[in-house]
Amino acid sequence: MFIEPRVGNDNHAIRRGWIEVICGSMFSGKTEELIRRLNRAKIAKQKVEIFKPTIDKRYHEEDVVSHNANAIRSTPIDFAQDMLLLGGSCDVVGIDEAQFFDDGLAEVCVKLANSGVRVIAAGLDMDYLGKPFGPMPALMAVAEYVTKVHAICVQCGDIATYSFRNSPSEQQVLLGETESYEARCRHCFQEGMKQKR
Ligand SMILES: Nc1ncnc2c1ncn2[C@@H]1O[C@H](COP(=O)(O)OP(=O)(O)O)[C@@H](O)[C@H]1O
Ligand SMILES: Cc1cn([C@H]2C[C@H](O)[C@@H](COP(=O)(O)O)O2)c(=O)[nH]c1=O
Ligand SMILES: [Zn+2]
Repeated sequence: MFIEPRVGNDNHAIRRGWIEVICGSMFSGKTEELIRRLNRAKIAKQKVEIFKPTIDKRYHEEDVVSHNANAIRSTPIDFAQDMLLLGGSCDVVGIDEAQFFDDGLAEVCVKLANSGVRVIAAGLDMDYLGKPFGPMPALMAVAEYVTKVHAICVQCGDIATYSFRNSPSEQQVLLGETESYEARCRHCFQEGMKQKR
């Protein structure tokens, strides 16, 4: 999906960039899907670079790791701008935990795509309050392809689109996994929020 380069009259690949966003709640398979697409690009012998925000060191300093332990080597960076220098010569740039990047992320991805890079960014579309998270809405607006993946609600087994926080913290950024968060459907998320009040 998506990776076949277009071929011009002289049979050479035309280098055209675009932006793909993979979004959803926690545990919805964003990282798995990102790794799957990046591995396919690697099989196609494309030059791939993967970035994640330095803040996310839950499993590993450098690897991007999914909840079911799939992993791919990445470069932790502090600012979205750093991708221009490090990713400009790549065929494909992958970004995990995109929600933690600064507001410059969408502009950086547009610059990369305009220069011929395929950009694939995975991130939470909503925070623990169900509000849009960081640079994700702006990024989704400029993307050619947006894929929303779904987890399973741990309360009722329905499709989950929310990340419910089982902790009193009210900071937007709180790194964690199942000890602090549950994937929940709209109904069970609302019920949980009512009980918190
Ligand atoms: N509630 C859940 N719904 C779906 N998958 C879950 C759930 N809890 C744990 N998982 C596991 O998480 C994996 C997805 O992990 P990952 O790709 O890291 O998700 P994300 O990056 O969206 O948080 C699934 O394949 C499954 O093994
Ligand atoms: C909802 C929410 C999540 N976080 C943190 C928790 C995790 O460390 C990451 C999300 O990781 P995943 O790969 O999507 O499972 O984000 C947060 O800081 N604030 C939130 O509101
Ligand atoms: Zn539910």
